Order: sequence, then C-alpha cells, then structure tokens
Amino acid sequence: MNRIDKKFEVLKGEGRKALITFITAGDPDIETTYDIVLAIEEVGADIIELGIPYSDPLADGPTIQASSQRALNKGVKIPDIMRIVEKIRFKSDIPLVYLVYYNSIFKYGIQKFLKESKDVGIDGLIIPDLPLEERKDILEEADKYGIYLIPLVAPTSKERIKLITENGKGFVYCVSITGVTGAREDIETDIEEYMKTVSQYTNMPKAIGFGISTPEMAKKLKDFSDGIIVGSALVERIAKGYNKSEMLQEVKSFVSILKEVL
Ligand SMILES: O=P(O)(O)OC[C@@H](O)[C@@H](O)c1c[nH]c2ccccc12
Repeated sequence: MNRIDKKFEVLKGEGRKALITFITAGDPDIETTYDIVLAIEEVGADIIELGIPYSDPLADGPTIQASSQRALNKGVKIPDIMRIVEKIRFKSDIPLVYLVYYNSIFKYGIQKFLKESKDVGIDGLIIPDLPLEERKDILEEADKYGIYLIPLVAPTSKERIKLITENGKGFVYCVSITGVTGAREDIETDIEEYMKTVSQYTNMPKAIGFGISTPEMAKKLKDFSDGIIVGSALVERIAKGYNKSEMLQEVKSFVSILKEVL
C-alpha cells in the first residue's frame, strides 16, 4: 500500500486532517533539507512536498520563486535531491511527494526520473504544468512504479474535474484560488461550494492549498477537506536568515501550531 493512502486512512480513523507541507529541496542547501524534513515530521507534518527547483516556475509566486532560485544558485540538481531522499528514508517513513515541473522530468528522462524516484522512496508526484493531453505517457510509467500522480483542480475546473481526477491517485490537490502560490491574508473563493463540486466528481481525499498562511485559516478550511497544504508561509520562515538551529526551531513551532488545529 502506498504511504499516502495509509496516511489518509490512519488520519481518518483518528478523525484528523492531514497537514501537508511544502519546502523547496536545496533551500538553503541540500543537507539542511534533510534536517527540515525530519524536524517537521517530528512535530506533526503528515505528508511532505519536496519542490524540485526550476528556473521558470510559472505557478509560483515570489516566495517560492526566490526559494527555487536560491537552490539553483547552490547548484542543486535532481541527483542531489534523489540522494537526500534516499538518506531520509533511512530515518523516516513519511509520505514524500515531488512538486516538479514537467520540463524538468522531460529533460531528465521520464523513465529515468520515475525509476529513480521509486528506488529512493518517493510516493507521488505533483506536476503543475502537465497538460491533460500529455498525462497518459507519464501515467503509464508512474503506474508501473507505483508512484501516484496527484491531480490538481482549480475553482475554474468545474465539469473538467471528472476528467482531471479520473486516473489520479492519493489525493486531489484543490487549488483554493485562481493565481499563483503565496501566503495570503484571505481566500475569497466560496470553499464550501467549491469542495462540494469536487466531491461530486471524485471520492479521493481532498486537500486544499494556495494562500494558507496561518493556523486560523487552516482551522476555517479544514472542515471542508481531508487536508491542508502550506508552502510559502513555511518557506518564508526557512528564508528568514536565522542561524540553522534557530531556523529549525522557528519552523518546528510553526508546523506544530498548524498541526494543533487539524
Ligand atoms: O505556497 P502556498 O500558497 O502555501 O501553496 C502551496 C504550495 O506552495 C505548494 O503546494 C506548491 C509549490 N509550488 C507549487 C506549484 C503548483 C502547485 C502547488 C505548488
């Protein structure tokens, strides 16, 4: 059984919602990514998205763009990330998902990328720019390796939700707004209505992401979903310029207050 399914099953039994956190692999450096993963797992992160740094991250706002750029400036490449995931797996069984732009996979080689991902212990992929039309190729390969392709839907997807989620696995990533990633003070979408629509088309667990920056927001949204995704607000804390142990402390306290409300 895939670690993602197992996680949602356990949480359901406990009557809790998943805390899904995003960090960019290699920001501030690849060894620190290892420390951050273990630190946030310790305080309650349920699933971790590892962003593969990319030079043209069109779905990302300034915070994650800058984070991606810092990792690229460090020279972080896919093999370094694979190596660190392999190292994490000696210590941790937390579900790990790559957030990766299609072009990165394509350039690396679809087959090679999926095989290595499987070998090191990746459970799923979120590919924000994968056109529905090209999904078939990658889906077949991913299935072969038991790696889940996590579908992304947006408030504008409407009846396309059925098509988008059809072969998806793990959970449905419900993008809260039309726009890019980034911490916000408010989400204007009628989330209740939106999530009802998504539920009409799929029985998969549903997680809401984009713009969630505080425990208050997470608390407000959790009743409509099976999980909450937080990226930029966490990346901001990693980037604040503390020394490493202060940064890990800050990140842990933020993740633990998020977890408390879920
Ligand atoms: O940063 P936010 O607004 O908290 O949103 C989550 C997000 O960071 C993460 O899931 C993500 C990072 N880059 C993406 C690109 C597309 C979709 C999702 C993502």
